[in-house]
Amino acid sequence: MPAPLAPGLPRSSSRQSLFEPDAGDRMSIVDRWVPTGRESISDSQESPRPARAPRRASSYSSVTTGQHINHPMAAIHHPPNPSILNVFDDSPTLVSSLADFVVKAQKEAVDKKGRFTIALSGGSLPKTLGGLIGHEGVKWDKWHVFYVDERVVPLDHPDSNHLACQAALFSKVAIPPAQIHTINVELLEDPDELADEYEKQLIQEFASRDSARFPVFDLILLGMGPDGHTASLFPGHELLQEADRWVASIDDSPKPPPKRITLTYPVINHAARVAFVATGEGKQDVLKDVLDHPELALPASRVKPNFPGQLYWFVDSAAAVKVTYPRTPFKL
Ligand SMILES: O=C1O[C@H](COP(=O)(O)O)[C@@H](O)[C@H](O)[C@H]1O
Repeated sequence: MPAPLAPGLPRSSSRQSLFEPDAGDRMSIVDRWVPTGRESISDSQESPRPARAPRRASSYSSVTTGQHINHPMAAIHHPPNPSILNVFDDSPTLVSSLADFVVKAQKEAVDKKGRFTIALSGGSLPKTLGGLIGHEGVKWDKWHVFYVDERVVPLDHPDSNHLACQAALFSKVAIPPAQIHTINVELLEDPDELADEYEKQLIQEFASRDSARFPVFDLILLGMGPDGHTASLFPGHELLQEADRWVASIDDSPKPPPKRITLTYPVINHAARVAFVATGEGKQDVLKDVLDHPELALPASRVKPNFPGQLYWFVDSAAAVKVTYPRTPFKL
């Protein structure tokens, strides 16, 4: 069955489908949308989904963003790089190594384009970012922060991922508040609108700069739940198939709260670097499933950054105890 037209992708546009998209595929079908110039309002009204935020850049461009080539041919000719598994004996070593890693990514991005784009998760992740506080290499004024996912709650609600990052990190460093992209709390009653508005914030940051079909974050930091979910992408959920939107809403999250918005796989898998952080005994079984049994296709296993993007794992020995996937000694 042909894939449904994405909202905002008119039926008259030439869609150069090379293969059917699947969650985690290196390239989505919309990567190769080329406008014909014949698009009309009535075409877009035929879209099977309600009208949403305007789609991003109107044409594909082989733009380089940092070292990452946002070009479909890169995806076709190169399989994803194998994941790098770094296992740390203790939490302080993990925290300081993670900070060094983030600062290195920041330095490379700032040297190339004068800014650093990063997406942060909630859950247990924010507390692992303490090594950045007082780190001499950090240039907070260059950071442009988005959230990998956010719960549809006020920003001062205990469930807010922003609040968790604010408490663990941002309240303690000199980052310009305007460069931290939070959800628009005026739209809490309408999660779809909220997701669209957040997508617009991403469009402003990325599409106006590089015209790429999907944003290329310099770094995305992910967590992983004991069920293998990452971001707000849960096992068996239809959002695992989302191949068009940059940001989607979910109203039936199995983990409370039920209403959330999340970056989608096309965005996560277009990042230049993605790093999972997973610690503690509670992650032992799922880490084994994700790293040693990718055929289970748990949400975390579907994170496979497009070549030349790179996926890293920062885990402690408690979480890694059952894993046979080869470890790599940490080096910057
Ligand atoms: O609900 C969420 O869970 C994941 C994993 O959380 P963790 O506490 O098990 O690390 C998190 O990455 C995500 O941002 C959050 O919304």
